[in-house]
This record gives sequence, C-alpha cells and structure tokens, in this order.
Amino acid sequence: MPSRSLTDAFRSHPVHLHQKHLDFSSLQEIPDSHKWTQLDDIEQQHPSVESFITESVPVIDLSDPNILQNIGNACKTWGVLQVTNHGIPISLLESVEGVSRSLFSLPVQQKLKAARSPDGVSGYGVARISSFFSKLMWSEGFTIVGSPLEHFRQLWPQDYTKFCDVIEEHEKEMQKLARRLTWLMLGSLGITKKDLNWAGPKGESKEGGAALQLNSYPACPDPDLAMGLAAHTDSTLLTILYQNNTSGLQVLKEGIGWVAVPPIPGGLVVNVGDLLHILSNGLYPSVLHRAVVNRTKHRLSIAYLYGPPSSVQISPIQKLVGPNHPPLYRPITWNEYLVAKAKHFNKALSSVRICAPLNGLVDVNDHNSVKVG
Ligand SMILES: C=C1C[C@]23C[C@@]1(O)CC[C@H]2[C@@]12CCC[C@@](C)(C(=O)O1)[C@H]2[C@@H]3C(=O)O
Ligand SMILES: O=C(O)CCC(=O)C(=O)O
Ligand SMILES: [Fe+2]
Repeated sequence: MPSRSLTDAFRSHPVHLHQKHLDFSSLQEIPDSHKWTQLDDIEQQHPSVESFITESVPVIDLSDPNILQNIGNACKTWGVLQVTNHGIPISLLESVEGVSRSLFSLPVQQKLKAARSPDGVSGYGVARISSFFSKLMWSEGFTIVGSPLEHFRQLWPQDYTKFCDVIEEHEKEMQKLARRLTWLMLGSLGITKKDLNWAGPKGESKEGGAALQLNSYPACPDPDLAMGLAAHTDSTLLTILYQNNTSGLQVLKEGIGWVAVPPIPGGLVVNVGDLLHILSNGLYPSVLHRAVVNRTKHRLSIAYLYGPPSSVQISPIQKLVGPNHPPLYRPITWNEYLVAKAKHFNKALSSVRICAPLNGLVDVNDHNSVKVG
C-alpha cells in the first residue's frame, strides 16, 4: 500500500458533520441543539465525586533522576501525567495561545472561510467525534496538519505569516518533546530504539507525524447542561496538552470517577493515546478524558497529537509478547486507526483486538457512547 500522509486519513471516510456554527458570545441561554438533557452512559457509570477525591494526576519533573520509574508508574496507573521542566519556552506556549485567541475571536463567517472539509483533517469546525452525538458540544476547534498557510491566508489576509511562524516554531519544539516523551515511556517498559521496527539501523527514528488541535470553550450560561468535549481517548501515541489558566479537563480513573486535571503554571498534560496502548500490549492504557465548561471563563486548550510515521504498522512490541502474554491487537497504521475511530469511536480499540481478555471483560476503554438528548 502506498505510504499516505495524515492529511489523507479521511479521504476514504468523509464525515459530514452537523455544521451549526453559533456565535457563542451572544448567547444568554443554551439552545436545545447544545443542551445535553440526559447524562450519557459513561458519566452515569462513573459519577463525578470530585469533592471527595484526594488522588490527583501525577506531576513529574523531567529533570528528576527517577524519571523512568515515575513515568512508568503514571502511565500504568493513570494513563496521564503532567510534566514540568519540559524545555518548551512558556513564551512560545503563550504565543500559540495568542494565535488561538485571535482565531476564535474572528467573526463566524470569517472562520468558516477556513472550514474543514468532510474528507479533510485541517481547518475550522466542530470536533470529529460530534457525529456520534445528537447534541452539539460547547466548543469550537481548529486542526492543523502540515502547513496552516492556506487556511491562515483566508483568515488573516494581511498578517498571516506572523501566525504561521509561531505555529512552525511550536511544531519544531513540540516534535522534540514528543519524541523524548515517547522514548521515556517506552524506556520505562524496557524498550529501546532497536526494539522498534520504525527506528533506523543506528536507532534513529523516521519522523513521527502530528496534528495540532486548537480548542476553544466559551463561557457558558449553564455549564451543567453543556459538554465542552465529550469523553474520548486520543488516537495517538501520546498527546501533549497546554491549557490556559482555566480548569476543564477531567480524566476517568477506574474505581474513582472523573478527576479534574487543573492547569499548573508552566506544566503540560501528557495523555497516553490508543497507539501506545496497542504498542504496550495494553500495559499502558489510553486515558478516557473530556472537557467541561465554565460559567464565567473562556477556556483555551492546545493539543499536540503525536503519532508514528504514517506508513508504519503499529502492533504490540515483540519484547512484551510471550506465551503468557499473547498479542492483544492486530497491526494497524495510524491512518487506518483514525478511520476505525471515525467508524467505531470509543470501540475503535476493541475493533482491532484479536485476543479476548483473560478476565472476560472488554477493554478498559471500550465505553458505550450513547446518543444523548
Ligand atoms: C490526528 C487526529 C486525532 C484526532 C483526529 C485527528 O485527525 C485530528 C484531530 C484529533 C481530535 C482532537 C479533538 C478530539 C478528537 C477525538 C477529535 O475529534 O479530533 C481527536 C482525534 C482523535 O484523537 O481521534
Ligand atoms: O481541552 C481539553 O482539555 C481536552 C482537549 C482534548 O482532549 C483534545 O484536543 O483531544
Ligand atoms: Fe483528547
């Protein structure tokens, strides 16, 4: 099969999303289209009991000498961590936040000039997973894969180059951090570059791919009736998330429920994605997470979704497989997995599973996505 870039992922599987674009800033009340009148199944099974929760997502200093052990524990027990001392200049993160703020504050008609097409990846629009719900989410998104130049030229005909420069610089820095984190996570499982088939003969790796997702969650008149971004896992190796100084991210911790991940100054959230779940043969489970909204504050988040080179087949690493640990997932490329996600949403991992779990249970992340409203 010819090698295809991430940009081509949805060519064969266009998603025609319900395109109702609101001017959130003018709304005093939530319209029916955005009112989540009924709790979805995931939330009913795992009620939020935040006031009693004492556990919190591990915060890991990347310069700590025990880094491998700390990262391994966090990936195994939480599937998510926050990192500090990560080397990304705060000024760069704030500049991307500035680009994002300028973008989302443009008039709706202007933003729609850079709308994502049904078979495309990049551009402005509602989250791709929106097609699984009858109600719309209280958010807007802008996805960037490759150069944002064409879209940015539509948005800011006069000064698009300065916005492109910020995104380019951010991509370079985040790519370095994402690679480093990937090798730390794999290293904590005893995996080195020579154990992976996409690393070259000297252990150098072919370039991974990435998507940048800018998310905007406007202040909401009735946050209890709205959903910022519905519960999902990321179809990545890992995702690095920057949040402005407003809470909203929650992760599901088995046996506890939804746990808030508050922004910490200078910190970045790192999620284990479905492809690392597959590579680690389920040892590092991808984390189910969602974003809730706020009555008074506009929240912005910037997700760097990192994955393998698009031609590479991802399957459980040989070293982690044996007679007592059969491979749980079949090989799949990133693009193929994105199509599986577009078809099966939170059952995508189960759709690539080849071996029934020994305890007879479904995958931890195999949640039902029930239509709401
Ligand atoms: C590479 C990708 C992962 C993603 C789909 C995408 O093609 C680009 C956007 C990503 C995103 C961000 C918001 C949540 C999410 C589920 C969605 O709808 O779009 C993820 C997708 C994913 O991880 O599956
Ligand atoms: O806004 C957030 O905190 C979550 C964003 C997210 O999960 C995503 O972009 O995949
Ligand atoms: Fe996510």
